[in-house]
Amino acid sequence: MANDNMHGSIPKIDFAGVDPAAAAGGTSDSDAARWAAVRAAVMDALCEHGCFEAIMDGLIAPELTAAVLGAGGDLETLLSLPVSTKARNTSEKPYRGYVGNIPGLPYESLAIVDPLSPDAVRAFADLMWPDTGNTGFCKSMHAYAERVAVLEAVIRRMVLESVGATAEYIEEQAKATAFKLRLTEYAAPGSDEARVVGLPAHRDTSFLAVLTQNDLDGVEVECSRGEGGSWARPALSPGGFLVFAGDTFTALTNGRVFNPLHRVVMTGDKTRYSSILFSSPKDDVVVRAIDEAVDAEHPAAYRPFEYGEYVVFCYKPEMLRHTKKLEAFAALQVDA
Ligand SMILES: O=C(O)CCC(=O)C(=O)O
Ligand SMILES: [Fe+2]
Repeated sequence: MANDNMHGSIPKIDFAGVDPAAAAGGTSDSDAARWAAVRAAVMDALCEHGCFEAIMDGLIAPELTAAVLGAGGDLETLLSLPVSTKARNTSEKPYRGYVGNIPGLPYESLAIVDPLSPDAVRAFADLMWPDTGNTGFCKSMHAYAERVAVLEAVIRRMVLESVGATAEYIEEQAKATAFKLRLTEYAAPGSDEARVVGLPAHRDTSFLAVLTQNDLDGVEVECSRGEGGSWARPALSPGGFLVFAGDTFTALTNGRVFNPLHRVVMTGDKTRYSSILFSSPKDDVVVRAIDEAVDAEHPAAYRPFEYGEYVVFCYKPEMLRHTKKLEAFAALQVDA
């Protein structure tokens, strides 16, 4: 870590004027022009950095953010439950349930699979609070996931349009997409001098990850392609979102979109909470590059693969610290 160049930065993109409800950016010329301008900025950011900060004022009411991420809010309440309770959040699939108690890692995290379904959120809350079901948690957490999903859908559509996907493809792709909400607490090291790794460097397997936090930074991201690239520690604006592209988006776009390494490094004496909405293919979906992204100039870079099989591969013990899992699993040509 000592040799990393920490002076990089990632772009900040303001989505003001982008109408998420309009399929291709609205009907008026000015809406369409705004959509196209933001889409170009999103595509540039994801191709070059694989990460950017998004601002979408008005997307989430400040009261809702406070209820979820603020002091005494839903994340704090959830993460302060006994470990034996949190450990009921299990899954047959790796990284879709409770993760914690890892020696030396100040990381504790739970996952709500399918958080856009009120029933799935309720089932999760019933496990955590069997006596009450915590209806307040269900209401705010589901509403929060829905709002973040609006931004995720805009970004995913912008990228697919940029690589030339048809409207039919975009519609089918949306149906084949699954969501997961990961809610995490990072304990503070208690001193400004200490830099404690909260989550080791990794690339996400997902399409996209949209992160919010309790006003405490901690994410560090390899912010440009290439070995020895520079790292950034973005200072997220209040109400801002950190967006990451994952392996599957790289595969879908035939390598256009970059999937950056990122990690969490904690300093200081304040506990950090993060909420991340992940989008990914459903497990049985075969991930293959969009036809329009493959041509003589851009030969196919990855073989088609089933997403669920890829996730199992990534969580094999010997693969956990591997930093180029997508290449190891599916590359068709040697990485130049
Ligand atoms: O919680 C964070 O800030 C980042 C976590 C992360 O990168 C992940 O869960 O994949
Ligand atoms: Fe991640």
